[in-house]
Order: sequence, then structure tokens, then C-alpha cells
Amino acid sequence: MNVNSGFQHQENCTNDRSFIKATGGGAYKFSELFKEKLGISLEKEDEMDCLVTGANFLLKAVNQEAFTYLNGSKEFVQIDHNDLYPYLLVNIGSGVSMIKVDGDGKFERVSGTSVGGGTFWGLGKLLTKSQSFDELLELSHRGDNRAIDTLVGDIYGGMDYLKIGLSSTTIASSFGKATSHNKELEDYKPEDISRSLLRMISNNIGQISYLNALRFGLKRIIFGGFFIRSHSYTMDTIAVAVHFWSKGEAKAMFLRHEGFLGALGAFMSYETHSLDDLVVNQVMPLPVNASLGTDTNYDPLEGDLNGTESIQCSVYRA
Ligand SMILES: Nc1ncnc2c1ncn2[C@@H]1O[C@H](COP(=O)(O)OP(=O)(O)OP(=O)(O)O)[C@@H](O)[C@H]1O
Ligand SMILES: CC(C)(CO)[C@@H](O)C(=O)NCCC(=O)O
Repeated sequence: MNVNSGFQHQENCTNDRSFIKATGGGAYKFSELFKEKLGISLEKEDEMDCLVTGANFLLKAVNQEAFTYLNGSKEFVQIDHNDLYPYLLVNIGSGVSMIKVDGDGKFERVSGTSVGGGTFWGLGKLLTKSQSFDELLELSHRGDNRAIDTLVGDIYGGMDYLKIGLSSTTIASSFGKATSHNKELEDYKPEDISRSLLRMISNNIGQISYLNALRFGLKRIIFGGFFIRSHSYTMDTIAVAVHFWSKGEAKAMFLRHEGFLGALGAFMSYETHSLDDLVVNQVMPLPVNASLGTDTNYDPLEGDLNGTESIQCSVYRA
């Protein structure tokens, strides 16, 4: 669930109620709990609406928000506001939603996949006994997926299969080596398992995203969601998948504030928080757990999220 801290207190003679905007499944699931324990009503905002509003806001208002990531280096992309749409927004949370965005409030959820962040965390926990997502992610930094995945070279005696465009190092079958008769789970290193899993899931999301972009003729694919967490290997795998399948035609883009699109969108849904009502260069407090430092040296690929600071926004008046 995404909740934001734009806490509002409404009073009139008959009704004294406090509410906060909330989106996602948790806005429904925890509604009663919030009311019972905190006396707060959750005002539900549609999840897809909020994701799109959050992404559009960031892309328009925050300088150096979007970047591409290829071969280990990132490049910020300055997007002309008049040339922002259409794009494919891929939100990788527990599951994955793919949304074709045509404008403010104009979008269609065109696809999705249940193989997402929850799959990485869930399968990874079972297979590696990791106690936290961060531990699992950290394992993947040190792993070598070649110990688990079958590569084209493993099948072709170390050779490339260039006739169909596959090098010997391309993964032919994720987790293929785990079929080995004389090996059990304990014989594989948790870090290698984590790495294979991350590659499998990121690759798959990159591929499905590209196919959907192709379906609608979209050149830009923007990835968000808490799964990415500015993790370089995740972004690299997704970017390579998009590059590989599109033969360089489509670009994967990432967002500095990728994990908070829904919360931002819910925040924006307060009538007084629309983009047009904000002034140029205003420092806008972000929702709880939804902000990054104002440090201009901040590196999203290295940084961690601590959710206590504000974000410097350049907001254009309509
Ligand atoms: N510290 C963390 N703890 C748990 N999961 C994390 C953490 N950091 C990143 N993740 C990843 O984020 C995913 C959840 O992302 P997010 O909160 O955006 O989605 P959600 O709202 O639960 O799912 P959905 O969008 O499908 O409703 C997890 O499945 C996991 O892959
Ligand atoms: C169900 C939601 C939208 C909840 O956020 C998300 O988890 C999701 O998009 N899952 C993928 C479902 C599917 O399209 O197969």
C-alpha cells in the first residue's frame, strides 16, 4: 500500500474526521485497521491512476529524473515535456503492471505479469534462506549465474550460435544446470542462486515490456516500482534485455524516485496539490518514506532511501 503524509483534518458541526489518501490493495485491505486503531479514514485512490500521475509528475517536475543504463553507466535523459507521450510505464512491485501512458490521466493498462518482485523475493527466500530482501539482493552482487544457468556455450560445446544471433555466453535456459542428477540445493551457492533468479526475472520483465512496446509502437519504456531499488545489476539486466530484443531500437529508462510513484500520485490527488498549483522551484515535502536527499551529488545507483528529506522540484506553471 502507498500512504502519504498529506494528513488532513476536516471539521464541521456534524462530522469531525481525519483522513489520508491511500492507494493500492492495502488501501482496501487495511482500511478497517486504520479506522479502528488510529481513527483515520483511508481515502482510496485508484492504483493505476496514481502510478501514472506519480510518473508524469516526476518526469515533468524533477530535473534529472529519468536515465538510461547500459554497460554499467547511466545517462540522464532530458525529456521535452511536449514529447513525453506516449510511453510504456512498467511498474515492478510484487507483480508487474504495464501501462501505456498517453497523457495526464490518459492511460491503459495493456499487460502485466505475475512474475515480478514478489517472485524474486519469495523464491529467493525459499531457495537461499535469506531473511530479508536486502540480504537476498546483496547475495546477488557476489553471485555467478553461470553455475546455475545453462548457457548457449554449454549446449554448443563452447561455441556461439551466431546464425541465430546468440553468443556462447547468452543464457539458453535459466536454472538449466539445476537439473543435474548428482546435485542438490545445498550444492549450489546461495549467491549464485540469487544472481540467476534476479537475471531470470529481470530478463523476463524486460522482454515482455519490449514486446508490449512493440505492440503499440512505443519507443520509450520507463521502469518503476520498489523492486528496482536503484540496483545496478537489476537495471543492467532489464536494459540489456530491452536492447537485445529490440535490436537497439527501444530504450529502457529508469527513474530516480522509482519506488514511490503510487504514493506520489495519491499525494497529487489532493485538490490543492495539482501540478498547476505549485510554484516554480518550490521545495515540496514528499510522502513519508517517499523522498530522497537534495544532495546534488546523490547517486541513485549507489544511494539508499531513508525517507526523511525533501526533494527539490522545478515545477512549471501551466
Ligand atoms: N526492503 C524490502 N522488503 C521487501 N521487499 C522489497 C524491499 N525492497 C524492495 N523490495 C521489492 O519490492 C517488491 C514490492 O514492491 P512494491 O511495494 O512496489 O509492490 P506492492 O505494492 O507490494 O506490489 P503490487 O504493485 O504488485 O501491488 C517486493 O516484492 C520486493 O521484490
Ligand atoms: C494486481 C496488481 C495490480 C496489484 O498491485 C499487481 O500485483 C499486478 O499487476 N500483478 C500482475 C497481474 C497480471 O497482470 O498478471
